[in-house]
Amino acid sequence: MASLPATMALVYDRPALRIPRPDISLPPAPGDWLRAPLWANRGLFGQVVLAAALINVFALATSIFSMTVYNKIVPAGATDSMTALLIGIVLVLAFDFALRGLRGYFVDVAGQNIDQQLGRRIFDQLMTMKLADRQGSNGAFAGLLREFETLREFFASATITALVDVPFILLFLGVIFWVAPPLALVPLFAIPVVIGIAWASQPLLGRLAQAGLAESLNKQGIIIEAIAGLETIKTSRAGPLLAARWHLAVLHHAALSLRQRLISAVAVNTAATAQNLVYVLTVAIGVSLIADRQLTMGALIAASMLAGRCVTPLGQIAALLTRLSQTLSSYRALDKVMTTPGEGSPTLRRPRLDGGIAFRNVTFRYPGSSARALDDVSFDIAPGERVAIIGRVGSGKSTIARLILGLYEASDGAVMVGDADVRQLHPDDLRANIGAVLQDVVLLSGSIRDNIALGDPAIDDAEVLRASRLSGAHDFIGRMAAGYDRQLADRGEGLSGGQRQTIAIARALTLRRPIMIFDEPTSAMDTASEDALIERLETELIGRTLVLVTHRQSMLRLATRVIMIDAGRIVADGAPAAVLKSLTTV
Ligand SMILES: Nc1ncnc2c1ncn2[C@@H]1O[C@H](COP(=O)(O)OP(=O)(O)OP(=O)(O)O)[C@@H](O)[C@H]1O
Repeated sequence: MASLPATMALVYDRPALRIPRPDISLPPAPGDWLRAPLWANRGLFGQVVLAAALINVFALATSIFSMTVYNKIVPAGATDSMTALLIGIVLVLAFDFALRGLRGYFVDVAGQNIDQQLGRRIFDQLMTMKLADRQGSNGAFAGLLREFETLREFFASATITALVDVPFILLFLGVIFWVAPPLALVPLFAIPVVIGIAWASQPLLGRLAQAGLAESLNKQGIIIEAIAGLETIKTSRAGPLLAARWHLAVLHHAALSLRQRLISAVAVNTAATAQNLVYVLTVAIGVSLIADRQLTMGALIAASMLAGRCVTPLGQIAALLTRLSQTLSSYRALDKVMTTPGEGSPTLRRPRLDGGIAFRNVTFRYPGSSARALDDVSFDIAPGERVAIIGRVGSGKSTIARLILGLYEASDGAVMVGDADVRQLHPDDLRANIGAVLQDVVLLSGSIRDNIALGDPAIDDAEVLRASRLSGAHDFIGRMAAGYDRQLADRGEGLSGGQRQTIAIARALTLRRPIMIFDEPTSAMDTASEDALIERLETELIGRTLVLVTHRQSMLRLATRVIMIDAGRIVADGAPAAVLKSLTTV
C-alpha cells in the first residue's frame, strides 16, 4: 500500500482465517446430519456410559456396607472390622466423586463437539439451500434453525446418564430379591405405573410440542420483522398492529406452554410420589418381616436404599419422556430442512465462463405462485454484448437476473450461461463469473473494505481501490475518518441508500468478471453521480457482457441492445433506438 496517499491507505488486517466453501455434495439421508455428529462422539459417550455404570456399582457397595454394619459389626461389636470397612467405603466414595466429575465433564465436551458439528452442518445447509426451499418468515426460519440446540441439549445432557441407569434397575431389583425377596415386589409394581403414566402422556405432549414450536417460531418471526422494519413501522404508525400480533402470539404460546407443563408435571410428580411410596412401603413391609423373623435389620436398610435407587431413574425417565416430544418435533422440522437437496451438484466445474447467456423457452413460476413470472422467454446474448431489459413494474425483469444467477431454477426450458445449463454448473463457478448488483442492496456488518471484497482472497487492496474509484464509492469513503475501515452495522446501516449502492457496484466491478448483471444500479443516485458512473463504465465494460435492468432512459447509453418485457413475455428486442421508437409509436 506504500504507493497510496496516506488518506487513501486501506488499513486492513487480512484475516488469517481461511474461509472454506460450504460442502454442496448430495444431501444427507434423513437423520444423517444428526446421527453423524452423535456417532463421531461415540468415544466420549462410551466413557460416559462406563463412568455411569461404575457409579451404579458403587451405589450397590454402600447398601452392602450398611447391611454388613447392621448385621455383622453392630451385633459383634467388631470395631476393628468397622475401621477396615470404613476405609473401603471411603475409597469407594472418593472414586464415586471422581467418576461423577468425569461423567459430567465427558457429557459437556460431547455437547460442545455436537454443538460445533451440528452448527456447522446447519449453516452450510443454509448457505447451499435453494431460495425456493426457504420456509416461512426470516425470524421463524432463524428460530427453526436454532432448534438444533434443543437436540444437543437432549442428547448431550442428563439423557445419557438416565439411560445408563435404566438397566441397573434390574440389578438393584435382583439384589433386593437376594437380600429380602418379598420387598422386591414393591418397586416391581411401582416401575410400570410410573413408566405407564409418562408413556400415556406422550401423544398429547407430542401434539402440544408441535403446536408450541409453531407458535414459538411465529413469535420469533414477528419480533424479527418488527426489529428490521422499525423505521417503517414508526413512520406508518403500524406499532399497534404489530403489538396486537405479538400479544396474540405470546398468548397462544404461553397457553400451550402451560398445558405442556401441567401434563409433564403429572408424569414427573407421579415419579416423585412413587419414590416416596416405595420407600415407605418397603420399610413398613420390612418391619413386619423383621417381626416374623424373616428379615434382618441390615437387609431392610440395604433393601430400602436399593429400592430408592430403583425408582430414582424413573423420575429422570419421566422428565426425559416429557422432553422427548419437544425434541422429536424439533428434529422433524429440522430434518425437512436438512434433507432438502441443495443448489445443483458440483459435477460441472468451469472456473472461467465466456460471457454468453441464452434463455431457451424459459417459463418460471415463483414457489407457491401459479402465475407465470416468465412465460416462454427465449433470447441469446453473445459474449461482450450489452443488453438492457426494460418493462413495466412487475413485468419479470428482475426474475431474468435471478435465473441467470441461478438463484431460482426455470420451471420449464433452460437457462444457459457460457454454453452450460446453470442447473449443471457449480454455483460457485457461476457466481464467481458474474458481478451482480441486485435491486435490494444488502451490505453485511463489517468494514467497507470487507463489504467490497466480501471474503474473496483474490481481491487485494489495489483491486478494492480500483473498483471503488470506478463505482464512485471512493469519493465519499475518502472523506470518512475511518475510510475503508469504517465499520457498518447490520445490513449496512450507517450509510445512505446511494452510498450503499456505490459499494455494491464496487463489489460487482472487482476482478473484471466476464458477465455483469445490474438491476436498477443507480435508482438511489443523483443525476450527476449517475452520469459520471455511466461514463466510467462505458470504457470499463468493453468486451464484457452486461445485462442491465433499468427504468432509467439515461442508463440505456450503456446498452447496445434492448429487450422489452411485458407480463413475463418478450415484446420487443433490438437496437435501443428502434425499441424506444416502437414504444413512442405504440
Ligand atoms: N419472491 C417472489 N415470490 C412470488 N412472486 C414474486 C416474487 N418475486 C417477484 N414475484 C412476482 O413475479 C413477477 C415479476 O417480478 P419481478 O421482480 O421480476 O418484476 P420486475 O419487472 O423486476 O419489477 P420492478 O420493475 O418492480 O422491479 C411479479 O408479478 C412479482 O409479483
